[in-house]
Amino acid sequence: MTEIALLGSTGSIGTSTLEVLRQHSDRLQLRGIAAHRSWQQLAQQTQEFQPAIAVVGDETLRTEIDRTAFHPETEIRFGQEGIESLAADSEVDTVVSAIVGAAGLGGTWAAVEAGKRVAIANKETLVVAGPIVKALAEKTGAILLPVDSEHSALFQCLQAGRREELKRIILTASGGPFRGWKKDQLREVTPEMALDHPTWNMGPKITIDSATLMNKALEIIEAKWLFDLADSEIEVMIHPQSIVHSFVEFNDNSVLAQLSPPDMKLPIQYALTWPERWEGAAQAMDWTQMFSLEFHPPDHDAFPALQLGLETASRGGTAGAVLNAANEAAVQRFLDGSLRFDQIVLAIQDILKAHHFDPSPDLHELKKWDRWAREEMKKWN
Ligand SMILES: NC(=O)C1=CN([C@@H]2O[C@H](COP(=O)(O)OP(=O)(O)OC[C@H]3O[C@@H](n4cnc5c(N)ncnc54)[C@H](OP(=O)(O)O)[C@@H]3O)[C@@H](O)[C@H]2O)C=CC1
Ligand SMILES: CC(=O)[C@@H](O)[C@H](O)COP(=O)(O)O
Ligand SMILES: [Mn+2]
Repeated sequence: MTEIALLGSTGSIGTSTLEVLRQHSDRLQLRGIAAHRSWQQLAQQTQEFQPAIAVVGDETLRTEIDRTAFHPETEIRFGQEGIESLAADSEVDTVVSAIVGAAGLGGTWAAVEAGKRVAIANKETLVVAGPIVKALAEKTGAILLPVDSEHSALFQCLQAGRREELKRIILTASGGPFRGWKKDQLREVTPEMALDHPTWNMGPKITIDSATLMNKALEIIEAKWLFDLADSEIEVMIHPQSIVHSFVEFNDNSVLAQLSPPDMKLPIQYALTWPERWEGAAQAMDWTQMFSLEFHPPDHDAFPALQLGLETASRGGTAGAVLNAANEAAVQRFLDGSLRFDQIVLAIQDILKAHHFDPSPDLHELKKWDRWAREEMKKWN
């Protein structure tokens, strides 16, 4: 039995992970779950899976929750300390890191520090602190396995060649709901329009990121740190169908791709079972129907997030933490109605310019810049 800790169990990745666990209950066991404020959903999950530990991340709910709603055998913990203690629990083999945003950093860090196998959906951790997370993993023996669909695809394709034979990786992007739109048209975008992703059903923050293409910017940085890539080894192509999840090109110009219908259960399961492949939860391709796959280069003028992602990946240091925090705060302002859609990236650019870049920050400094960028974004006009 593999014992799993699922951080972010009430979210989109969290509930897809639980579907994978339902299908493989003979081999995968839930040791613990964690969420932020959705304690009723968390309580229901304890009734079904009977994990030993459930963590309510928001400490203020300690006196509000109905403890009788939880499975009687489940220990209830609270706060960031609770999340980190679950991630480092000695019975846990694999931690699924699926909290959204930089809020996921603490749990992921604790898992890496404890030398766990970490199925990482929380790309923001790598954007903020990629180099030091990787260095910590090397020290503790933790293994980082990508869950993000593109990075899972790259991870799968990269196994076909040697590092020195790699020419470049090509991340695919759906283009989001505004693919083909020009800069001027993006002024009028409402939260409702931006939350309507054409191919994936995901949590609200990543869905807005997909609409601005900031998701791809974050994925460029995530890929750089996960696979140790040079700037010239990263490309992005628009692929509206989200069936080819990314490409790897080798030095003989052979290009490999990983294909599957857009369903996160496949990369989640692969991160849990690697190096094995199990029959599974995800849908198969339907090869009985004719279908077309399209690819075209991105429109950098309408979607400046991509260029910002490339530049931020190239700079490293504190740039990722500032970009990420400014983006999280900007998405929140857009959803609250105090920032226009086309201002999101402009505001992030300004805040990145204003920060005092440090090429080799520690975790403490990264957290400081994270707080600073959020405050700057609140004031941006
Ligand atoms: N959804 C997808 O298909 C994909 C997602 N990802 C990445 O996976 C991560 C999760 O995304 P997604 O599942 O869409 O997000 P959701 O918004 O659907 O879920 C977020 C989860 O994180 C928890 N959470 C939020 N804030 C905190 C906090 N401060 N402390 C503890 N827990 C918290 C939520 O708990 P609560 O319900 O209590 O608020 C919820 O369980 C993101 O980093 C995203 O970029 C990557 C690829 C695909
Ligand atoms: C499912 C997944 O991995 C998302 O990160 C996805 O990539 C979002 O789609 P976009 O390509 O539109 O950003
Ligand atoms: Mn992705």
